[in-house]
Order: sequence, then C-alpha cells, then structure tokens
Amino acid sequence: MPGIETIEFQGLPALHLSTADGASAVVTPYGGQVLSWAPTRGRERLYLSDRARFDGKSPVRGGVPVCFPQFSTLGKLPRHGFARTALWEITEQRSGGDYALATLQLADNPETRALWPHPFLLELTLAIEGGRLDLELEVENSGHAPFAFSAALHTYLRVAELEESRLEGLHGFEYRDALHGDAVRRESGEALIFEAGIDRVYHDVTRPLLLRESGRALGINADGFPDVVVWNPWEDGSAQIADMAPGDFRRMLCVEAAAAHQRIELAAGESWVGRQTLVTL
Ligand SMILES: O=P(O)(O)OC[C@H]1O[C@@H](O)[C@H](O)[C@@H](O)[C@@H]1O
Repeated sequence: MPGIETIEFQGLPALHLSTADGASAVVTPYGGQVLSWAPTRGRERLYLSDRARFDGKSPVRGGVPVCFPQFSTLGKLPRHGFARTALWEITEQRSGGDYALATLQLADNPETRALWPHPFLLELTLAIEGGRLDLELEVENSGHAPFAFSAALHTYLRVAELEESRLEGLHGFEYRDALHGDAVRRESGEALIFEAGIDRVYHDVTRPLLLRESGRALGINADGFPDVVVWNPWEDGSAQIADMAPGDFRRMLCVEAAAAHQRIELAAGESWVGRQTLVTL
C-alpha cells in the first residue's frame, strides 16, 4: 500500500514512505536521517553500511546524516556536530498518489545547550516523487542573539563500481583538499574520476552535478548550500573505519550539500534554508 507507514528499521523507529508508482524512502527520527531511497523503476540509490551501528548513540554510517551546527572538525564540537546523534521528532507526514513527504524537527534542549548554547529549531523535510528525492534543511534562530553555524546533508550515494563512475560539474571551482594539507586548488578536470581517496570542499558551486555510472546517471542539485563536499575514504582510509566493510569504499561516494567554507550567520528570529535534490536521469 503506498503512503507512509511507521516501521522499525534495524531496531530504530522509522517511517517508510512509498508512492503508487514504486518510489520509496526510509527516514528515522534518530539523527533525522534518511536511510534509504529508491526511485520509481529503480534500485536503491543510497549507500548504507552493513556494519552501521544502530544503537541510538553512534552516528549511522550511510544514508543522509545531517551535520549541524558544525561541519567536520571546523570547531570544538564532536565531528559533524550533534544533530546526527540527537533524537528528532516527526512533525508532518503527507502523501498523495504520486508523492510522499515527511518533516522532522530538532529543537535545542539541555543536551544541545550543554554543547552549544544557542536556541534553534532544525527542520528536515524529505519528499519523494518519481525519480526524485528532495531534501530541505531549515535552520531557525529561535533565540535573542545571533549565531553562526556550518552544516551539511552528508549524502552517501550508492554506486555499482566507483572506479567506473564519474562526477561532472565541478570543473573550474576552487576547492580545499583535506588530504593534501588543506591546499586550495582549482578543479581542472572535466570530470572527477576516482582512483584514490578524496576529501574536498568545493566552494561556491553554482552548477548542478551529474554522477555518471555505466547504464545510469543521477543529477545532484543544491540550493542555499554554497559548497559541495566530495568524500571517499578509499582502501587505506576505510581500514580506519570500523563500521564499514573493507571493500565498501567501491560502492559509495559522498556528494554532500554543505555550508562549510564559511559559516552562516543567522540573526535572532531569522531562518536559513538549504536543499539538495537527487534526480535519476
Ligand atoms: O566518520 P565521520 O565522522 O562520519 O566522517 C566522515 C567524513 O565526512 C566527510 O564529510 C569529511 O569531509 C571527512 O573528513 C570525514 O572523514
């Protein structure tokens, strides 16, 4: 039956969204994290590690973790902030014949204020329709003083074979390369191909991206998020990652919509919105 169902996913509470034409997604309030997305007439498009921990404490390796209020180690908080390990609340569920949508919220609470002293409201909305997944992250400053944050939708895309995949659209953009001493360079390749680990923040990306694989392609568009992070740990990096099987680096590529290069300043009472859309082509 298409619509929205409450399910248990690896022991976590979750919503299963589906449409009459066969698209589906799973999201859990734990971390406000999308765990699965399959478009109409298509296979799963998100990577989720077989070794992911679903203990309600650890970050879940895969799907779309929400990084907030800190991207990576750009601050004093735990890596990628606290939103991905906090319990969010489901606030809206809606579906028609051809679409399904859910909204989850996370508000500041004693645990978040102990780490980061600001009142805020985060809202994640996911919507599926046909070959499309829309993710929207809204950040509201619900306090009386300004704050600054960095953030990302840390999307783990599933690929059949990374070495046969290419990412188009980043040509000409400046990036910071975390694997080469944070050197800042300009992308000179027409497409990124993957033959080694990669951990880059591309700045102010204004074009949609295209992930090409043999036999299929995925359009990746962002709005509001100025940056794109491209990450794959490769063989050496994944040896340090306990919750990922050794060969899995070939099956995933993170293409993240991020506000990482510069923090976003939000005045009291103001909101900011960032989106990432994935479309099968
Ligand atoms: O292992 P974590 O905390 O989920 O982070 C994974 C990766 O996330 C990426 O966004 C960062 O650019 C990488 O540096 C980091 O290693």
